[in-house]
Amino acid sequence: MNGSSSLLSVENLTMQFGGLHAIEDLSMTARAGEVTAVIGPNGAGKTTFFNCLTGFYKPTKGSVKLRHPQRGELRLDAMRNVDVARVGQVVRTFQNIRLFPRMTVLENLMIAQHNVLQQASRFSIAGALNSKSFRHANDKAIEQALTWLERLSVRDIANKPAGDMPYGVQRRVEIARAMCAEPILLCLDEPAAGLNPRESAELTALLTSLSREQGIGILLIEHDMSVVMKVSDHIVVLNHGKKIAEGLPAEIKANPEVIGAYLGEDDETSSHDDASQEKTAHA
Ligand SMILES: Nc1ncnc2c1ncn2[C@@H]1O[C@H](COP(=O)(O)OP(=O)(O)OP(=O)(O)O)[C@@H](O)[C@H]1O
Repeated sequence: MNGSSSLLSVENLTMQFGGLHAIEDLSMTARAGEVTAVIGPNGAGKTTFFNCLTGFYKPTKGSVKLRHPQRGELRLDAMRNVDVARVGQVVRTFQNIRLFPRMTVLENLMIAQHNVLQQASRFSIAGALNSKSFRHANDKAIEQALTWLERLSVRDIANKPAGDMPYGVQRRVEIARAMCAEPILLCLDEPAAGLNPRESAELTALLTSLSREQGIGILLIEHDMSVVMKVSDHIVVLNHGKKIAEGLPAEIKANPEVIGAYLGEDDETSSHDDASQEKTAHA
């Protein structure tokens, strides 16, 4: 992978918890307009990696650099998690759904835009009540939310409590909410967990179109190899905190070390996977 055109560059990243190296000397890159998957067995360090690049953990060593199209190079490892999201526009979803269950779907998406709304209100209730700019920002935020709900085929449930929705629908709402924050890098932690095969196939199509059409970079942690092998432009494999392989889906599937550590001889991807849809070249 050519690091010179990278959106994200991770260099020699190490995260230690006492004597445990959850991430050890990891270097990798991810590009805009592409899906980069991070896979590996349970405890390999995937979520720790996301926590390091989104400012939840301060890495023990190494650097995480984002090439922001307007703001230039940002050192994510030195930023607070709120700034990684707000300034860096690096947005993540979590393994467990984190919607506000009693709020409506639309309200959940409005919360994702609270920074813009707070600024428009000049951080005061009086500002929010009296200001034209707040009303304009609020109208824009609603329009943005409805646009993403439409795009994710869930606009009809905008006024329903998020927690009443089926699991697969809540996953879609989470992605719509993340998109409202206008990410340039979207980090998805097991978005296919709990989805049925039809929903997983829809997710695959969605991630491909988000990366291609919006031009955003997507980092994907996922155990469902039927999704990973179809959607990924590039795959990084972790085991015990170390990178053991990276490459195209076809290369990863054939890599003996990856098969031994994670995929297994009876690669279950072949049963779910349509090999003809796999990526065969890295642009
Ligand atoms: N805050 C923490 N304190 C101590 N150890 C931690 C902490 N966070 C993660 N770990 C340890 O780091 C290792 C990597 O965990 P991590 O959750 O990153 O793995 P993972 O690849 O995301 O696993 P899974 O696929 O099960 O989600 C594990 O041994 C875990 O117990």
